[in-house]
Amino acid sequence: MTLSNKEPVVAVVVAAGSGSRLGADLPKALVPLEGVALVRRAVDALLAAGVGQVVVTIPPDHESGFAAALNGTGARLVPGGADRQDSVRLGLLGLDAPDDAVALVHDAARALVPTDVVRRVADAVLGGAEVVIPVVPVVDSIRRVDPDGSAIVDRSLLRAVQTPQAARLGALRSAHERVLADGVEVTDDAAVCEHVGMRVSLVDGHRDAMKVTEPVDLILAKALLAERSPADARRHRD
Ligand SMILES: Nc1ccn([C@@H]2O[C@H](COP(=O)(O)OP(=O)(O)OP(=O)(O)O)[C@@H](O)[C@H]2O)c(=O)n1
Ligand SMILES: C[C@](O)(CO)[C@H](O)COP(=O)(O)O
Repeated sequence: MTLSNKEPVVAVVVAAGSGSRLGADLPKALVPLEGVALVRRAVDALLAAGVGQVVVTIPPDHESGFAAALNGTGARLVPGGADRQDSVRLGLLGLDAPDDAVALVHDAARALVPTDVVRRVADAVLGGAEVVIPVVPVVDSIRRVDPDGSAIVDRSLLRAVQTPQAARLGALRSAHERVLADGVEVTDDAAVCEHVGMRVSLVDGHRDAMKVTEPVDLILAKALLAERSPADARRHRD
């Protein structure tokens, strides 16, 4: 464990999405993976890495389900927004920590994030980086398309972006308020911070921090879990 005890490290777990691409009959964050809700696995990973406070954004009308899933974690539940960006902004407002606390923003859908990734991201901010994101190489060949055709893109220059993403809490809150005021819509917190001129640093992510998005991702997540901990997978098997 390398997270400093002197500087608070806090987190928002965004879990207010419906999971329309997954198509389950309950919010994606509550979908069980070997008997344990995705959001619970995500929160447990952050706590295991040494995060001291967690706020979870939740969708309307599901408070009791989230309270049950997160029972005993100490996570605070706050209503999420209409999109991920707004949920992050609202979650950051729910944190009770000084402006210089290291704030992580993590997708509940990346339930299997390894603790090493969480620590790498937090440690990089503690070490002086402004904004830190975990990334992995792109494995497919990539083409840019436009109405006139398509062109190959050099994939060695590309990285896929994961979470948690981190910055100092005060700076992250200000950046989110600014993109809201400017009417800017982006897909992650790094882009929010770049909008206000902050510099983004990259650290290594991990395959296991994949985002559960479509039904096949649940099958993959189960396989990753079994590889990581066969005993845990057996214990929760339906
Ligand atoms: N209004 C929203 C939308 C998304 N999220 C969260 O942001 C993360 C990443 O979003 P994604 O995986 O796209 O989740 P959904 O928006 O639920 O998925 P879909 O687009 O398939 O509906 C998820 O943990 C999701 O719960 C959120 O907190 N609030
Ligand atoms: C934040 C994120 O997980 C980084 O890859 C991603 O941008 C979320 O995108 P989504 O379309 O809202 O899942």
